[in-house]
Order: sequence, then structure tokens, then C-alpha cells
Amino acid sequence: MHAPILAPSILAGDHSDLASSAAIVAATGLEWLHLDIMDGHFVPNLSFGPQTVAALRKKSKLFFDVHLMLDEPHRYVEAFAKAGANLISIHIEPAYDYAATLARIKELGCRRGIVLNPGTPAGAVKPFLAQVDLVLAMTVQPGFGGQSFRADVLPKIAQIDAWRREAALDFRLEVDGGIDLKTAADCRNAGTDTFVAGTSFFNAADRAAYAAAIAKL
Ligand SMILES: O=C(CO)[C@@H](O)[C@H](O)COP(=O)(O)O
Repeated sequence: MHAPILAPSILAGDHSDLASSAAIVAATGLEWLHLDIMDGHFVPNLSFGPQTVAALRKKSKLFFDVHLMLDEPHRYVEAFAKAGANLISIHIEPAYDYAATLARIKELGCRRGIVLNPGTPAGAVKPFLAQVDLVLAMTVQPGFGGQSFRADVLPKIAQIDAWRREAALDFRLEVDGGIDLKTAADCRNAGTDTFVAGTSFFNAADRAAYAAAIAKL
């Protein structure tokens, strides 16, 4: 099992000063930053695009874990790779050529992630498990921070972890949405190793203690 990684979501940071929010993450001793890209179609919200990611790249050495919540992610993977993404995750729900898009992400020098929404069965991503570096199981319906964790996703996480073990695959298993110390522990028990936390990280009274607690899971 991979060691736990905490990836704070900059969606919950200060959007007038994202560089300072990234600096808070680095100062906590963390290495990953989760960046949520929303198109107003796949999800009912807008966030920011490759220009913002490129600007932030100049100010931060963190590992950029970029989550594309887009209807047509294949049209934008190159822009986000050029902007400085280290890992690009694409959703399984819209219709496009998933295998070709994952191959393109790799060709662009980034790690590849595949994402499924809470209502999407695990079987939807099964054909792609050997082609990804990370599977992201959303534990809220994507679009907004600050929502409640969906415990009904836990069996699906355990199923994906079981397939990972059976096939001796090495991808990371990430969760995102409503993550705090309690829900992270539940996810860890189900097989998760990578934890996205927006609200709970940026609002934590002691972020270092929060990060240490995740590291101990
Ligand atoms: O992708 C998303 C929301 O669509 C998440 O990354 C949220 O930003 C997580 O926020 P919290 O639930 O931790 O506040």
C-alpha cells in the first residue's frame, strides 16, 4: 500500500492570492496541490484555466494534481500539461476517447488519472486501470467545495483497491470531497492512499498537525 499523501485543494484557498495559498501548503511540508478545473457544463460551476495554472507554476514547486471537470477534456490536456501540470485526471462520464486521451497525457510527460463520480459504478474505470497512475473516486458530486462526504462510495473504493491488488497494479487511489480526519480514516481503511482536502485543510487551526495525522493513517 502506498504511503498516504495529502493534496490540499486550492479551490478552498484565497482566489485573490493563489500563490500564497500554495505557499501555505508547501510551508506545511506537503508536496502535492490539487487544482480543480471546472467548465460550467460538466459541473455547474467555473473555476480557472491553464493561464492561472501557468502563473501559479512560476510561484510554486508543488506537484500539481490537476483534476479536469470538463465535458471535453481531450481538447485541453495539452494546455494544462504546458501550464505545468504534473498529473492530469479526466472523468469517465462524458463520451470521448479515454484511452487516446490517457496516452496523450503520458506523451505530454504527465502522470495519468481517471475519475469517477459518486454515482458511477467502479466497473466503468476497470478497463483503464492498467493505463493510469491514479484513480480518483469522488466522494461528493463535483462542482463545489464544502459538501458532505458520501459514505456510500466506500464499497466502491474497496472494490477498486481489490482489483488493484488482484492485478498487482500500482496506481494511487485518491478521494476528494468532504475529507477530514474521520472520513480520511474511513477511506484509508477502504484502500485509499491519496486524500484531497479543501475546506478542512485551509480551515484547520493547526495545519501541520492535520498533515501529520493524515501521514500516520
Ligand atoms: O473537486 C472538488 C469539488 O468539485 C473538490 O476538490 C473540493 O474542492 C473539495 O473540497 P472540500 O470538500 O474538501 O471542501
